[in-house]
Amino acid sequence: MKIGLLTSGGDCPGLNAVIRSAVLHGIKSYGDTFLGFRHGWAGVLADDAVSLVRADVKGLAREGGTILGSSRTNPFDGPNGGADAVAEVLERRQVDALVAIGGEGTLAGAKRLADAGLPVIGVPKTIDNDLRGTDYTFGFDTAVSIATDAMDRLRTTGESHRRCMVAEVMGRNVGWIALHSGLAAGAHAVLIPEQPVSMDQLCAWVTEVHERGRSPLVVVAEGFVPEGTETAPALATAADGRPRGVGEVITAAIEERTGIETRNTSLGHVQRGGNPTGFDRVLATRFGMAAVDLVRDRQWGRMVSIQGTEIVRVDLTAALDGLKTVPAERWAEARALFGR
Ligand SMILES: Nc1ncnc2c1ncn2[C@@H]1O[C@H](COP(=O)(O)OP(=O)(O)OP(=O)(O)O)[C@@H](O)[C@H]1O
Ligand SMILES: O=P(O)(O)OC[C@H]1O[C@](O)(CO)[C@@H](O)[C@@H]1O
Ligand SMILES: [Mg+2]
Repeated sequence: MKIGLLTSGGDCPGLNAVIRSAVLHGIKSYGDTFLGFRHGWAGVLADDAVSLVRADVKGLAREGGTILGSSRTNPFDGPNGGADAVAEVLERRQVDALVAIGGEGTLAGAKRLADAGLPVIGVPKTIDNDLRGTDYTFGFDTAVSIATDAMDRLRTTGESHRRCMVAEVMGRNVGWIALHSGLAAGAHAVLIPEQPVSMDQLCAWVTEVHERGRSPLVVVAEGFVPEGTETAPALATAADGRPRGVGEVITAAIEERTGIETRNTSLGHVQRGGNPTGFDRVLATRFGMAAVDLVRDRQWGRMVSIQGTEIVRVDLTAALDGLKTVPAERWAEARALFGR
């Protein structure tokens, strides 16, 4: 078969490992050929694609980013958009199946195309780990490792100066990265979009920790909204809908209310760059191979997923029924260790 691949949405470590394993497995096991569409759905709409042979994927499992490039293009938008236009490109290129590797937005587009009768399957990805229908997405473990390492470093400088250190991590809708990296780094408070926490409560935790001679570490997800504010007027909410600046807002408030010297570090895109961890390489490699098997079985409208330790197949709708948020009990478990 001739299989098209695309990567779409925010990039994440592990995308290249999916491309590599899909190409290797397809070529070695089934004699498939591969075409990579460049920059997500944009490459499909513009018919911008490159053929992928074995040499193109050499050593890719350890490389961050995506050799195909990514974008947040909607395949239904614009004069070249829509299911008919996509079908025309696939036909012209003699592509038998399209593998869309992306988050919930990308997979929503894939689902619509599959519903229109196109041979499309999905591979779930996102550092946010907010996709339903799969226990984990690759990229998350790498982001947590990077954030944890950064927090370990913040703690040593924080302790030297008896400062409160604030670390802002990604997660505009969900707090998985904040929760896991905060737990791993022994944070004294973790603030996530799912759980309201008042400034009074936060400052009480910070003061208690400081009073027992420690340097408080506060982890905040970029999408956290301080209680009592709606979309937090002081925060710059960018045109792309991604909230920015909550770390600075929290830092200023802590310093003003507690008198404890406080510093903010926003980790930003560092969390999405560089080499994937071993866990993410393995998950992405298994997903890529399973995606080729899904194509083989003509499972259009479905995606690969990990449940426990098994790679399984689920309908794309499983990933599209709202985001996988942090359950209240997971946050309560972490909260027991905050403050004094
Ligand atoms: N229902 C939909 N149908 C078609 N396209 C969609 C739909 N919803 C979103 N998209 C398109 O998919 C693009 C990618 O979605 P988004 O930007 O959320 O990234 P993603 O694939 O979810 O990955 P991540 O959120 O992890 O960066 C969106 O920018 C939008 O253009
Ligand atoms: O790279 P961009 O477009 O600024 O998007 C950043 C967003 O993408 C993600 O990294 C992945 O969805 C989010 O954690 C973050 O809010
Ligand atoms: Mg998304």
